[in-house]
Amino acid sequence: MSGPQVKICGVKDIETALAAARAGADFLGFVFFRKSPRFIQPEKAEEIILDLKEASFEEGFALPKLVGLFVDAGEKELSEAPTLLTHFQFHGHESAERCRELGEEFAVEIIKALPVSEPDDVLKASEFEGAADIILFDAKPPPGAGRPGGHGVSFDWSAVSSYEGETPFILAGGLTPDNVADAVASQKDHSGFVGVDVSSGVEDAPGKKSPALISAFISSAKGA
Ligand SMILES: O=C(O)c1ccccc1NCC(=O)[C@H](O)[C@H](O)COP(=O)(O)O
Repeated sequence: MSGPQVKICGVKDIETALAAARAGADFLGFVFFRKSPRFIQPEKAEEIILDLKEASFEEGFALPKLVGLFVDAGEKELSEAPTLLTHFQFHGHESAERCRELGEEFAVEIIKALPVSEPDDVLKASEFEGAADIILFDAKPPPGAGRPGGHGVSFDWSAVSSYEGETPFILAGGLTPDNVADAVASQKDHSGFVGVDVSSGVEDAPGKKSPALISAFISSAKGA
């Protein structure tokens, strides 16, 4: 299956990890932010990753890239993360310099999330050229929200057309199996577009992923 890369965010159990990987997910995200309904203890994430790795050898599916999500995390929290993570995704106030330093220190690629509601918001991405490997353009959280992502709210995808940076980007925020093909089509002429990310849109309830919705989302995204 080709097409854009797909990131399934908020994995909390092996069933979800297996469903996503078998359906062709390119990235799996583990949320290490305690106030999230998708929070997972690092030790549990490590267990899932090891089981998934074993299944990938046995069944022959590709092991997705493994992403840890953090919000202004300190050194201790980052060092407790599973060692097999390939990416750190930052949703807080991490500066470009800190992204660069942490990428080198932990030998991971960096995804920097930037909240967007209007075209000017994407200009902030220029600060992260050479510091982040991927930019994740996400919807701004609703006023008063207790966490920076995973709210199932969308933004006007055309806002991203003003992005002219070199760093590839992933589109996120309110994507679902029903709208992801339109989201992908909206970016098809943008050379920086590499993928889509989803959390709420493949859940039956906050933090409860649906294997059927994950499969439908990946088919729609990659078939678009
Ligand atoms: O999902 C969370 O609970 C979360 C908590 C803290 C920081 C980031 C979080 N999610 C970030 C993501 O990458 C989501 O997939 C992204 O915001 C899109 O979410 P959704 O609109 O629910 O698909």
